[in-house]
Amino acid sequence: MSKSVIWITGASSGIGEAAAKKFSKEGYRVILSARKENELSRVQGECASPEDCRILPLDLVAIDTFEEKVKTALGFFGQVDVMLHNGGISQRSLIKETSLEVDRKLMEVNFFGTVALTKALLPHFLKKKSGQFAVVTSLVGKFGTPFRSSYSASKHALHGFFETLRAEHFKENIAVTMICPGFIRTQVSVNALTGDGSVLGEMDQAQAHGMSPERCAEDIYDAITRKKLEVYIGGKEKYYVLVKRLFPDLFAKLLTKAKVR
Ligand SMILES: NC(=O)c1ccc[n+]([C@@H]2O[C@H](COP(=O)([O-])OP(=O)(O)OC[C@H]3O[C@@H](n4cnc5c(N)ncnc54)[C@H](O)[C@@H]3O)[C@@H](O)[C@H]2O)c1
Repeated sequence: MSKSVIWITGASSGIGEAAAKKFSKEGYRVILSARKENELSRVQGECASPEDCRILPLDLVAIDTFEEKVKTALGFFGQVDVMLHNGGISQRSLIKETSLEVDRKLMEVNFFGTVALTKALLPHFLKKKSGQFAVVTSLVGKFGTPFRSSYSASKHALHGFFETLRAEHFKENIAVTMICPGFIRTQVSVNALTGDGSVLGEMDQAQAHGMSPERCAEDIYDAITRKKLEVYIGGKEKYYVLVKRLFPDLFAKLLTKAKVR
């Protein structure tokens, strides 16, 4: 039986890099995408089976390149079985100090980039009557917190889109796994945009003390291989989803006191 193929965006660092290494270790063939070719080559070289990995540089805002990227991806191994949508950027700024350009940028990268790549790959999944979209959103894809207005909105939007896709294509054997991490020790806050579009360049304390990307990748592997519908990954913060569901008034009050920056 041929090895399964997973295509991972945002594979040049953090969660995506750790996931690429985990899936390679588990015997998957891996297609690594992000913007920086040299970083993708480094990750490929550090995977368990570099010969079963391919790099495919891709910018999530360059949606007009996606048809070609899908053709190239399918040319590598003849198929894609799992698309792990992981690439994205975060934000650290109050709504009142955030320009609309920054709001749009968050949506372009996190939402429209992911949606466009999905639409380009979907015909392949429909043709073979199988495939899985695994989507890294966030706990703030389930609730909003201060300093992350458009980041949170972009991740919420992904839940709406992919829950719909799951329902529309259930009969064609297309699975959707929504992955909602909490605080993971990566450069996500360092790379986050501020209100004027500049890069924050600082490590948040929550991320600095968060779960390791390797542990997160273990949980992602488990969620994907078991075809779970939705998972929450992280420390105590993942229970906020439950608190919101069971005690919405209390949760809204707690959020007004949140010290998240
Ligand atoms: N680290 C956390 O605490 C945390 C929590 C919840 C969700 N997430 C999500 O996890 C995913 C991975 O983030 P991370 O924590 O590993 O941070 P990271 O900054 O290390 O990784 C982000 C990845 O996305 C890629 N990327 C960014 N903009 C891109 C673009 N325009 N085109 C192509 N690739 C692009 C980067 O090159 C990088 O590979 C993101 O979607 C992020 O929102 C992270």
